[in-house]
Amino acid sequence: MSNANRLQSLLSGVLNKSDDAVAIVSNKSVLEFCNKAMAKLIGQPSSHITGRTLSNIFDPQTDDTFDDRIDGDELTEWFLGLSNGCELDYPEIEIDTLSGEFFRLRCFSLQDDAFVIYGDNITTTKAIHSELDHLRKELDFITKTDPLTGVASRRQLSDKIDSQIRLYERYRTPFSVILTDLDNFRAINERFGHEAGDIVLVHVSSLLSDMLRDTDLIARLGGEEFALVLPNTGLEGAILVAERARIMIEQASFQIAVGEEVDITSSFGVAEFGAGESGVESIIRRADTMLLEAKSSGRNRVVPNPH
Ligand SMILES: Nc1nc2c(ncn2[C@@H]2O[C@H](COP(=O)(O)OP(=O)(O)OP(=O)(O)O)[C@@H](O)[C@H]2O)c(=O)[nH]1
Repeated sequence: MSNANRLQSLLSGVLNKSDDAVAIVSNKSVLEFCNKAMAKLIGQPSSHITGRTLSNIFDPQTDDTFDDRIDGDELTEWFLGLSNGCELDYPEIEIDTLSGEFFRLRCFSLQDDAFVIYGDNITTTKAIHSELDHLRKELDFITKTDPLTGVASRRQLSDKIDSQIRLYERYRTPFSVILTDLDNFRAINERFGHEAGDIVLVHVSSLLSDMLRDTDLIARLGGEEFALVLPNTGLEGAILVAERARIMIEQASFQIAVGEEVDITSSFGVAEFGAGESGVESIIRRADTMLLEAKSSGRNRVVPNPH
């Protein structure tokens, strides 16, 4: 065997071991070489396609095209576009095969009389990206949701108030925040146990969620304290909502075990975002001051921050 032949056989041996797909095409558009991965991608044995032109291999009328093995329309179009040679800015495409592999195909000129079609096997990269995407969504859900009640977390509350502040600054769209804290909740935990307390928290948050508009937000601030954000609502409207919520909680019975029910009330502090105010914490602080006042003046009441 001549040195050149030996080298050629070694090179094709190496290329056949590769997971990337490689083909060499002459400037007459004849497939001169294709490794095993490329043959698999095309869906035919390399012996069957080497020596044929791309337009012949990818003739959509030919019944030995690969449509039954991969969704070949896009691939056929791409290869047929190459029949006139590889242009400098020929677009890359990403395709997936029925065996679950992903390739990014591109072509580049090798010499004046040939070009290479290279298919990077990006299956592992894709799998990592998809796993990362999944984890990112999960993390996003975890950071934005209170695990016990499923309502928004403090983080989502901040985002919501932040976007309401931006609307206020641009269009002067009013919005209000209500803070509510269940009264004497410690007594429920102490008398019936922490699990019973959890049941009450879940029930209260679902009552409040059902009562609010889709555009409102309910968040759990921690413990037995919740925040409600009411877009497009001034102080008077927010007082009405808080009063409705107060009565609803006061009138509800919370079943904590079979045949065992408890009654509970809640106190409310209300504040409307105002001119000259800035920052998420400021309106929460004002509503919280009103909530403390509701607690210290006897509980089960709504105290608004005057304009
Ligand atoms: N079950 C349950 N209890 C919680 C949770 N987080 C905080 N708590 C309890 O909530 C109670 C809060 O007690 P306090 O801060 O004294 O408030 P309170 O008893 O509601 O009294 P006032 O707010 O003044 O009416 C404590 O017993 C906490 O242990 C929770 O996730 N689940």
